Amino acid sequence: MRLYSLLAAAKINLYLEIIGDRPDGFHELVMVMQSVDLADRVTVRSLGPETIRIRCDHPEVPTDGSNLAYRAAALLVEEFPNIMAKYGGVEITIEKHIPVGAGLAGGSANAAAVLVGLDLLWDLGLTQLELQTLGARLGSDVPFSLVGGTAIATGRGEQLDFLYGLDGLWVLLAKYRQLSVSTPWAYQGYRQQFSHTYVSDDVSRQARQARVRSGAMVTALGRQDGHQIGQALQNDLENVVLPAYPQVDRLRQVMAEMGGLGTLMSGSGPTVFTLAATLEEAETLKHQVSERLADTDLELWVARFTPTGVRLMD
Ligand SMILES: C[C@](O)(CO)[C@H](O)COP(=O)(O)OP(=O)(O)OC[C@H]1O[C@@H](n2ccc(N)nc2=O)[C@H](O)[C@@H]1O
Ligand SMILES: Nc1ncnc2c1ncn2[C@@H]1O[C@H](COP(=O)(O)OP(=O)(O)OP(=O)(O)O)[C@@H](O)[C@H]1O
Repeated sequence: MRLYSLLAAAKINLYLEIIGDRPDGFHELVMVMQSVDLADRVTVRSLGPETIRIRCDHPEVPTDGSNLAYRAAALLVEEFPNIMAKYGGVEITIEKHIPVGAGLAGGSANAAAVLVGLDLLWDLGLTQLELQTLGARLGSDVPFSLVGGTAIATGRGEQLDFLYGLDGLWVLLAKYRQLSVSTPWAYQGYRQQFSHTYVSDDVSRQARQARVRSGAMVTALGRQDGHQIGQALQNDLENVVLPAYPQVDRLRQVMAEMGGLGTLMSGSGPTVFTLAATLEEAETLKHQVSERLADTDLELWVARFTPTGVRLMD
């Protein structure tokens, strides 16, 4: 029986600027994305019956056709209609370590791993560009999740320019256990409240201006300067999520007060992260934050910037 096991890394957004509405209902973005080594383990294994089966150890993750990993496999079957007649079906096992609905692209990472795993299992020989194009059909974060590392993402998040990253940086991630935030809700909220702030209706002009504003982050990454990276952190979705979720706002305040290089909410939240120069600093911050918020149901992780998205395990 053939099988492939892959590690699928979470991401954080070091910079997320919303620059306009798009005709397709999505938003035009300029982001800086960073992979961290908090990763799910995804295994694809051939199966006798011509079917897609999902197994996952996390009770909140669906195992039906709504799972993004299932949708990734279904997309390949749609593109290669005779593939299951030749190879049989597939069982996809997801060992969850990335928190669910957290703004860390866990589902996208799983979908990316399935694309890479099935490319190998089914001998498809897809190019990186083909994988990226298929990934973009599954979700805006999937193309980045495939490659990982550090990248500027534009368009709806699927157009990527990879940067020389800063692999040594550490990050403390914190999330309330029972809390998740809907990504469509966050973007719709932004559109309702802040579309009047878009600098112009000309999206390409907006994109140029936003690129200039995100320049401080890109320069900081180029200089490998953790302090400057911390100062350049920005996420427009905080303007919608923090007022609606006071406990996340409070968590962000507490984490920022504790020190570190800088604090931000990731993606559409509710995970908040603080950057740290060393493992010791990250562990100290973890200890301080959990003491300060001891009366809450907080989960904390220390992770490290990593240069890979999906990685095949030995
Ligand atoms: C918040 C981020 O995680 C930051 O990296 C991403 O922008 C969201 O990426 P994602 O979860 O892969 O998003 P998708 O599955 O493509 O879209 C989910 C929903 O988010 C909203 N959405 C997403 C991306 C984008 N550029 N504009 C949007 O308005 C849309 O309502 C969409 O229906
Ligand atoms: N493979 C999967 N892993 C986790 N959640 C999944 C998966 N497939 C579908 N889902 C559903 O998608 C929802 C969002 O999950 P996910 O963990 O990907 O959110 P997220 O980290 O906020 O994503 P993003 O940062 O891309 O917006 C979950 O509540 C879950 O019901």
